[in-house]
Amino acid sequence: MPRSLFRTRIKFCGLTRAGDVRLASELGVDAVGFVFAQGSPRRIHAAEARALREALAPLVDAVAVFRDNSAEEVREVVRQVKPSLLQFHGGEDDAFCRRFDLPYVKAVAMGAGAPASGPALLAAFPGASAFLFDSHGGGHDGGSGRCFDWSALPAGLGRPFLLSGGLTPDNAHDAVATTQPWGVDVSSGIETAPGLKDGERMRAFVSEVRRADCRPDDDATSPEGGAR
Ligand SMILES: O=C(O)c1ccccc1NCC(=O)[C@H](O)[C@H](O)COP(=O)(O)O
Repeated sequence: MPRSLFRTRIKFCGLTRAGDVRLASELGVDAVGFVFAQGSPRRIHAAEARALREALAPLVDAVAVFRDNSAEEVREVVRQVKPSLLQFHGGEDDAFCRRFDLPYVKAVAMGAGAPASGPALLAAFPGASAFLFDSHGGGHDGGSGRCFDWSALPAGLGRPFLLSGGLTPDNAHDAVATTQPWGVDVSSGIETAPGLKDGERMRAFVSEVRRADCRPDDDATSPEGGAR
């Protein structure tokens, strides 16, 4: 597809307040993430996420984010929140991720150096709808606000990917222009404190991603729509 027609998808992650969910929808964000990982400062419970989901506009996805949660916990979230997508940030394998009959995104740890090759990731997670490259690993958690070396992104993935980890309004344009992802995922970079999003930073982030998308003279194509 010509880059001039391509729109980078945006996911805001770790939302905990209905007002932030409403503003994300108004800004045209494609998805919001609710974090259920134990120990996360952004962790909410299924009943809270269910209430937040009601603040979400139509055509905006709710993503449930897990890290080594039990199958019972995942099932309870699926039952109460009705997410359209699951995101797994821990040591879950493909069989576990597929158990819930919903599309899933597998987060790949870039914090401990270069990951497996693209084909090896796809072989390990053939059921993944997409991969999300984040800065966790090597002692760092998701939602850390840390960048990783974008040149270490694996090629030959054969699936769309989301770029994550330390994105902010200041680096969003470069991140999109450099890596041409299917989508971007941000948490700390649009916050005043963990879980509390900042309206101006949310606006600025979307605006910078759209600025990177808006390159009408660029007839370069996006291979497989953001797949590597
Ligand atoms: O956000 C968390 O606290 C979190 C904790 C444990 C596992 C995953 C978590 N977040 C997942 C996300 O998708 C974040 O948006 C992603 O890690 C990027 O975060 P940031 O670097 O702060 O933008």
